[in-house]
Amino acid sequence: MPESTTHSARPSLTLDVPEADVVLYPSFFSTAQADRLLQQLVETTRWRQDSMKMFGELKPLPRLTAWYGDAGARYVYSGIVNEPLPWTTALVEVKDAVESASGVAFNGVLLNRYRDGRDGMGWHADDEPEFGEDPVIASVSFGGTRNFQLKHKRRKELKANVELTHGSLLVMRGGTQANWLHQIPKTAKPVGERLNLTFRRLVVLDE
Ligand SMILES: O=C(O)CCC(=O)C(=O)O
Ligand SMILES: [Fe+2]
Repeated sequence: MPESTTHSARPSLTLDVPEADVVLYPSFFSTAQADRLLQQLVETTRWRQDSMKMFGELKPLPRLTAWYGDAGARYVYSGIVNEPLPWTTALVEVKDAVESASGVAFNGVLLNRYRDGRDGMGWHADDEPEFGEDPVIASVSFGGTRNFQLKHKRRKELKANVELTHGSLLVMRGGTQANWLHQIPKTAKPVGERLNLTFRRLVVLDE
């Protein structure tokens, strides 16, 4: 059976998160599309093992990463300078789909590869100045299901938790980065390898 290429008709679910705007499309990609893209992205991405200074010690990040984008879309976080690699065919396919669903033109994507439950990402907001005010971030997941947790920066009682499944799309907008933190906790449960792609729009200052 041919793969479906229509994404816009897929059902969506708006999370109950005050002062934020988070929408989940649980099956944005069909299983067949997601299976193929997972394999293509694992094989064609130039994965890096970055390190971060923690308490004066250089520690490897608990995941592999890669940064792709338009020329000049340089992205610096935690002291790591990311020069963009040129878009691959698989990335262009995913980018085109999330752009038509979100109505936003992205110029970069951060890829994270969580090899197993020992990999994760701690609490943070994607609120670096190069993303501008109230950035739109489109997050695509392939592979093992992981929990995506949110907590409000000031109102400690406000929390949310959503499972990011194979082929899902999560779009964060408005005050999500200004008012909330998010994380992918490590887990002792057996979980398959997972890829996450966060499409972003950077303000390019030179070039
Ligand atoms: O892996 C995820 O779902 C989240 C990734 C993330 O928060 C990020 O790349 O900033
Ligand atoms: Fe993030």
